[in-house]
Amino acid sequence: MPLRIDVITIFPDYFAPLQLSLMGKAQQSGLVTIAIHDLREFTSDRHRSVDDTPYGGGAGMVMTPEPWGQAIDAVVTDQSTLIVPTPAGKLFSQPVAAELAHSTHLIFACGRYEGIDQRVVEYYRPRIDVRELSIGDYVLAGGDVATLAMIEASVRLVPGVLGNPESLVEESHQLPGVEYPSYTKPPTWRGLDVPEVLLSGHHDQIARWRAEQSTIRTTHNRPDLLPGS
Ligand SMILES: COc1ccc2nc(C(=O)O)sc2c1
Repeated sequence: MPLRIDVITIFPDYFAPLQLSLMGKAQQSGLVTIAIHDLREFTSDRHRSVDDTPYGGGAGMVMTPEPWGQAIDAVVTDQSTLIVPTPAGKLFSQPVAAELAHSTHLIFACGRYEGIDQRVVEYYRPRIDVRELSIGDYVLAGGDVATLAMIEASVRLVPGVLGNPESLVEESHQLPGVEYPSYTKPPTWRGLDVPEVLLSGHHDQIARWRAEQSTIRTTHNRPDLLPGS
């Protein structure tokens, strides 16, 4: 059963990259099906409007609930997971990507402006799995880029999508922390040599060196990922 993904957005063109490279191949192979829906197709007024002023005042505009209700109703099943990208959401992570990769049906509701009327989440929460997710501690202009990131991170974990599942095995055995640095040919480039141990053929020494480099990098760049932090 392929993973089905429906993306609802006012900027369908944002998702053209999903036809390229690994994501494109995943669709061609039938492992994943991705459909992009223009929210404005689900409006009923002449101006195809999707937003209005916020109750309670404040800057910006809020996306009205009805077009979202119409659009989600058009694709939802009882197997769906509705994902709403929002700066207020739980942090998306590799474990969450792995969960999504094993879902049956994902619906991404890509908000813009100040977000989507909260009643959309409230309406679907008793009916299906609803997840408000953020990709990081910064604020984008909308949910579209966050959705692209979450789709790519999740779909690459769908069994069969990655040509070489070995790379996933390495990832899953990754020590807590960030990856070691990588090198390839030529052995010397602009006077810079590849670390000698990597050319030695001593696999134990290479593994030790890589573990040390991962720890050094994690300590410097992501001390929050160190064990016990
Ligand atoms: C209005 O919709 C938005 C706006 C900003 C934003 N920023 C996100 C993030 O994950 O950083 S998701 C998201 C959704």
